[in-house]
Amino acid sequence: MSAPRRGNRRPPSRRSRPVLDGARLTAFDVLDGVSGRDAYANLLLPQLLRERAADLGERDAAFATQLAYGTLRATGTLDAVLAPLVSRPLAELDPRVLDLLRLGAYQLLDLRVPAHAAVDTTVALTRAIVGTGASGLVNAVLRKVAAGGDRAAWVERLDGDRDQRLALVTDHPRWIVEAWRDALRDEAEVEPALLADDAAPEVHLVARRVPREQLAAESGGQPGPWSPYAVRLGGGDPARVPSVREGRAAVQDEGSQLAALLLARAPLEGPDAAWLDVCAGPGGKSGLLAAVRPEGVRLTAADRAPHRAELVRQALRDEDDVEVLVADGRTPPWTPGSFDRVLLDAPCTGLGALRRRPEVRWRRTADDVPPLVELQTALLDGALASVRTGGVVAYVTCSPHTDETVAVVDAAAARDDVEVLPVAPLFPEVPGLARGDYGQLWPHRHGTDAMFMALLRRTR
Ligand SMILES: C[S@@+](CC[C@H](N)C(=O)[O-])C[C@H]1O[C@@H](n2cnc3c(N)ncnc32)[C@H](O)[C@@H]1O
Repeated sequence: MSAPRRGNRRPPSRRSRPVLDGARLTAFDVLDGVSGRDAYANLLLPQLLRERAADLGERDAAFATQLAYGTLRATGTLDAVLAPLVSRPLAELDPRVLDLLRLGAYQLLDLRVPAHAAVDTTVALTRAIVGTGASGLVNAVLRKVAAGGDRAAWVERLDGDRDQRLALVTDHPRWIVEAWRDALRDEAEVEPALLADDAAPEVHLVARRVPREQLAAESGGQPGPWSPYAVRLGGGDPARVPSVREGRAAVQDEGSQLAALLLARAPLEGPDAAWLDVCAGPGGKSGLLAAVRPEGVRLTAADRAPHRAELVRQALRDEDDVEVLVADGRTPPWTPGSFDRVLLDAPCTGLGALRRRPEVRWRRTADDVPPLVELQTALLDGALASVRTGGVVAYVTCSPHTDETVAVVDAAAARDDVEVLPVAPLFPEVPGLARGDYGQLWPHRHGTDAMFMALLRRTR
């Protein structure tokens, strides 16, 4: 069901095309960039909207966004509907034709755009972009999609087992449905969780160097329910908020804020003067740690990738007593035991932040997990070596997948010089957070990304 990989890279779509429905053309160009050039929709779409601002009004821009993101999220379901209606395997179609079929089918299944409008506009796009021959195929297939009813009717007809149905209803590949079920351990929550993961996320701001009330007033947002630094924006462009423009606030999911606060709130005996963020790029959590650390704490922020470390440097440019390093957390260059608190926000599959990048769910595969687990395990070893006896390590991922969360931390906790500190008691204001002694946020429970958090102490 995943988007076929294309061997032949195509050049970016040309602008020299007949005048077409601007929103649909823009959505197609995003799909084409994602499938043909491995572009990221969340980067490509804003760029296209900026370039075409003179032609697209606000309504068209909003419709283009809905079409592009919605079609990308629904790719698996759309392909399941389209596959039996096309005589060849979908992977053998001209990729542009497949993208056009998905775009048309999405309008029919999910937006309930009247059949004549969805079909006619897609056929016109196909004729202009691919040619008349292809437009006949698109016309015939989309008419069959329209005749089959909306998404619910199609899902009913496609049938399949429990996980297949959930995959189709919630726009997730089956292996991710299974991973979320395994992490949730409550069947009744699986569908609501995956549906919440299929909705566009609210923008959250973090008030780093500005009172939160002031940020809320400036932005027209509401204080977030969990983090004392969070403001949830109802809408609007965060870049227009003065405190964001001037670096006193930033865009940051409220779940990520709690992950940084976990490190700051961890109980600690003895000295508390040296904090380390070992996978810091691009600097979101380091920025909050720098703002909330007590007077006299020195923050070291590291990342293996030089360009990511540079982003951290920019994020921390106005902070005193910080050091930014390019370093591999598996083989730390600093003296062992030199930090009191260490945050390890490990590289992961990102299965808990799929809301932000609509196409990523179809790019990731279950095969991505084992090499990440190996990296996470080595990084956690490095983090535990970096902290002094009695010091704490917070292990965080933006994924709830059991292999890269509970299993990695359980393995480290089995060492005889490590103990687990329960997470939930540090956040009494956040209900439904405990995952055993660890913490797990969920979009359907908390309105955040599905962040996992664990706290370990070095006992000797
Ligand atoms: C999940 S991101 C961190 C996000 C960051 N904490 C924030 O809040 O903005 C993981 C980071 O780990 C870095 N990374 C990957 N492998 C690493 C390694 N072996 N040592 C240090 N950093 C690594 C990646 O470059 C990436 O920037």
